[in-house]
Amino acid sequence: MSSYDLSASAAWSALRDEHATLAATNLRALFAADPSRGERLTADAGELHLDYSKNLVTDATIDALVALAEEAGLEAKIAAMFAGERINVTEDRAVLHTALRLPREAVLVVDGQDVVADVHAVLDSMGTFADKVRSGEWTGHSGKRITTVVNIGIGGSDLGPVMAYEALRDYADRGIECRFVSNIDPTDVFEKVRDVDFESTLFIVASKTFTTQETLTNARMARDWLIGAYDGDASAVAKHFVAVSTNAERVAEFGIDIANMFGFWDWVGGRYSFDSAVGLAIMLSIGPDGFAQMLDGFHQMDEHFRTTPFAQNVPVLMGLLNVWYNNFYGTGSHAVLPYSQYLHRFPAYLQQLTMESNGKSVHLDGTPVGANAAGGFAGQTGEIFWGEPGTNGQHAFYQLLHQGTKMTPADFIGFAVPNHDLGEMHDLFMSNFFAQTAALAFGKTAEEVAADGTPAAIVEHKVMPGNRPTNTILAEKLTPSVLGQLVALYEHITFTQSVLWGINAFDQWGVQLGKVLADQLAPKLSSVDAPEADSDASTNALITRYRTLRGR
Ligand SMILES: O=P(O)(O)OC[C@H]1O[C@](O)(CO)[C@@H](O)[C@@H]1O
Repeated sequence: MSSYDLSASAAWSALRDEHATLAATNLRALFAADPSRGERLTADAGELHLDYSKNLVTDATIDALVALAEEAGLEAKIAAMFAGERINVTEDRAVLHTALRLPREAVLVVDGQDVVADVHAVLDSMGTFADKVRSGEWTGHSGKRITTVVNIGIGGSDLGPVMAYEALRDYADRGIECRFVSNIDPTDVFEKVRDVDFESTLFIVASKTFTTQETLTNARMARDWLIGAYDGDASAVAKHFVAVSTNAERVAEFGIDIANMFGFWDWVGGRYSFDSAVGLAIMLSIGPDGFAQMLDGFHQMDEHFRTTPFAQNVPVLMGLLNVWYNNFYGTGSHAVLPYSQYLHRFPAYLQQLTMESNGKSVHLDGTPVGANAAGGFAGQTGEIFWGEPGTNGQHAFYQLLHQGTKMTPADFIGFAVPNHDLGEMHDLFMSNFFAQTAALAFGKTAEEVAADGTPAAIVEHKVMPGNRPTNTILAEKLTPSVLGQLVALYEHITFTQSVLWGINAFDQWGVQLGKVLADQLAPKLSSVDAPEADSDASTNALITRYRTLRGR
């Protein structure tokens, strides 16, 4: 049995017993039995208040989950990550996104190097650059002020920046519009640059490796477009292109002066990177002070995660609850429902963070997950994360959350003070936020439906089963700091789950094969002289059809 398999532990069997006990009760009964439940089953981290009382748990469940975390050695694993140990074993790397938000006076020496000094040196040069662009001192080649920033990147070099840019629009310099090109679908770059004034546009080419096909193809396209617009004057690139990367050699090869490159390090995973130089577009938008506030928010959550006992530790509790549903109820998917239009890209951002991290089926030592697990859902890892902002989701997929046959745990995220009030609108909005978790938890029985005067034939259709678990995260207001706290919260939830499952949350080998095959197939698509497709029968037939449709 793998040492990472916890299903033979005493804590696991306690949880199995809890699962059986809870099957005989429901949230209505649990709340009726304990009037203080709604105040007791809560925890606070920074400015985030977590109410986890509407989960299918008792105090004994939480105790057993905490015991499971202890069994997994979570405390030592957290310490190892923060200390810069090489916990990304398959890439032999430290995992130090938490160092990106350490305050200037901190010291963290890894391999003889103070990484905090390195981090702040880059932050300072980003700040100097951002101030110059924002003040108009840095202009385009022809002397015009920069009013459009186009970030070219994909995955971690796109999702974080675009999510945070959208989330913090209210803190932005509205004179600078940021756009984000990610997809290699040519329509993406076409639509994003078709109406910009080239003389006022700054391109950020963001790629950790600077080898990513999508990003380099889009960046070449943008560079050619810019040079063309300047009548072939390639010297214009210097004032219109900057790079964010760990790979100075490739940046120089591409033709961007490395004086205009903002670096980071191999110990920052792509999906954990938007608080590094990858967030340059965010800094250009909200300014260096706003960016510093965001980093401070991240750091507050880091400190909470690092130092708080598990039973009050918000990321640990939420990670354990996810394990609970995934491994004992077999839920498989998890909804994240921000009640903030500014957070409309937050679920998409979380998809990479959580699914690229925990979509794994071997343990750290290479043994298959679940090979010897205790049956049921014991051998399951990463859930499918998804979501949309409320209330839009209510009018789309909430029907399934309320009455479908699948149980989907959900996180509801809301704010007391709106960025814009507009009369009573925010209270109406938030009444939906509170109503949904209550409806999901407590439902409506057949007797209650009938008592409304519903015809007997319709009663069963209107019954709301309830007993559907949710977390509520409530904060005062969406600020740069609160956004940092929220993102760090989910980073640490993800890490907690990976430790419980004994998997590596920091590699992503599963994305490689598709990239290699695409490179092999590309020449077979592209010209009339292309070689015949020589893959499997399905792929060959599809490529033949594609070539016909393309007139090749
Ligand atoms: O920043 P890069 O090196 O261009 O990589 C982009 C993305 O590609 C991946 O490596 C895999 O899709 C992600 O992990 C990463 O965020």
